[in-house]
Amino acid sequence: MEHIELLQKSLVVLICVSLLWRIVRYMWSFLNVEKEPVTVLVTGAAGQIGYALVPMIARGVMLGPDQPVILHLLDIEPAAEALKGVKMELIDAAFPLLRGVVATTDAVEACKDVNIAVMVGGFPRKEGMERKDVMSRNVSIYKAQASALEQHAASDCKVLVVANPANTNALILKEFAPSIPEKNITCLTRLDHNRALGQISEKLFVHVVDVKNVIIWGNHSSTQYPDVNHATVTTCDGQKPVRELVADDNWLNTEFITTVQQRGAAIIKARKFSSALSAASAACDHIRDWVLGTPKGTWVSMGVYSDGSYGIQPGLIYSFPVTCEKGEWSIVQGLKIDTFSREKMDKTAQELIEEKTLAYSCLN
Ligand SMILES: NC(=O)c1ccc[n+]([C@@H]2O[C@H](COP(=O)([O-])OP(=O)(O)OC[C@H]3O[C@@H](n4cnc5c(N)ncnc54)[C@H](O)[C@@H]3O)[C@@H](O)[C@H]2O)c1
Ligand SMILES: O=C(O)C[C@H](O)C(=O)O
Repeated sequence: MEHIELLQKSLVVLICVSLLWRIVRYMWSFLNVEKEPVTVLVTGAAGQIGYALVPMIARGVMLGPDQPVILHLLDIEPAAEALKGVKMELIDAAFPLLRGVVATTDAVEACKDVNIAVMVGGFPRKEGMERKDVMSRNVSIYKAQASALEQHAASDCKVLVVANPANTNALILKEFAPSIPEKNITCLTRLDHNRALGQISEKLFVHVVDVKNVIIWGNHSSTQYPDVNHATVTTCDGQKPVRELVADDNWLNTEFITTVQQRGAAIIKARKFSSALSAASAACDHIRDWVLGTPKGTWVSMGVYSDGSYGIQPGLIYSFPVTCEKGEWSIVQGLKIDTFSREKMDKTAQELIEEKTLAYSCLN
């Protein structure tokens, strides 16, 4: 008799638990509504980086595997047919997160309501062209696109400039789009940051994910300063300084720096085209960390407007170590800077000051 009662009670409990589980699952299905799509603009989308970048965005590499996206692709008239082809391929790839594609040569249509703008479009240096000619073409493009973004993008749009000269294009965009908060305009130096991580990982035969907190200071050019003074490697004995593990200051202060500074040129020499897959991947890393946050204890390098930190002229777009939280970046403060680093940080800042003067002279 007692056994039957116990069995009955257990059965009731089981039924109750199962019912409760169904109710929770039912309610969860209501709570678990799909996120609103984020609209991402890619300019120069018919180019090399564009071709590598747009599938990454559509696959969730940039904004996460549960974030639907709408892609706005902009290029210029001579590339209109190629751009159409990119759109066709995006449709053919049937990306589950992709909720729409606008391919256009009209900057106003392209910028409409965009939440994130990745500015890859620009005029590449051609044989026989002077630096001033390239600068002149590109700053005019960035001045015009600043207005289109300012007037038509979402008010909290985050902008990443990839096209060279990346820092100065971003500076022009910032200065000619005064209503976009300056915190929302950045340029890509994450590729240089990743290159520095890659070089250390190769040198030490460690996984690249175990290397962190290198810094790229300054310009995305050959004057940039890749700094490992605060970088560490995760080992089975805890975090170890890169300098201690490499145990070769001469290599770190010479070959390592020039390899990272010249890596873009080395890739152009090898491929006959500039880096594309690594640049696209770095652009995804930049936006992902900016939007979703940097891991605890880790910083990354971003070209951001200088607030005077580390004695860098305020207003320049300069690459600093930053951490990101809740969609905002902050410059890592209080790092000790030795004389060797100071000199290199000032040299690349000086180049940016000269580029700014040149850019303004092109606009006059
Ligand atoms: N910051 C970095 O780390 C980094 C790395 C690699 C390359 N880059 C730079 O990125 C840029 C793009 O490189 P790429 O290899 O894709 O070049 P690409 O020449 O293959 O593509 C550039 C595209 O921009 C388009 N374009 C030109 N003017 C435009 C305008 N006004 N509006 C919209 N689109 C326009 C072109 O038609 C072309 O399709 C270059 O300036 C390159 O130097 C930067
Ligand atoms: O396009 C270039 O000049 C090189 C590019 O910026 C790179 O770093 O790979």
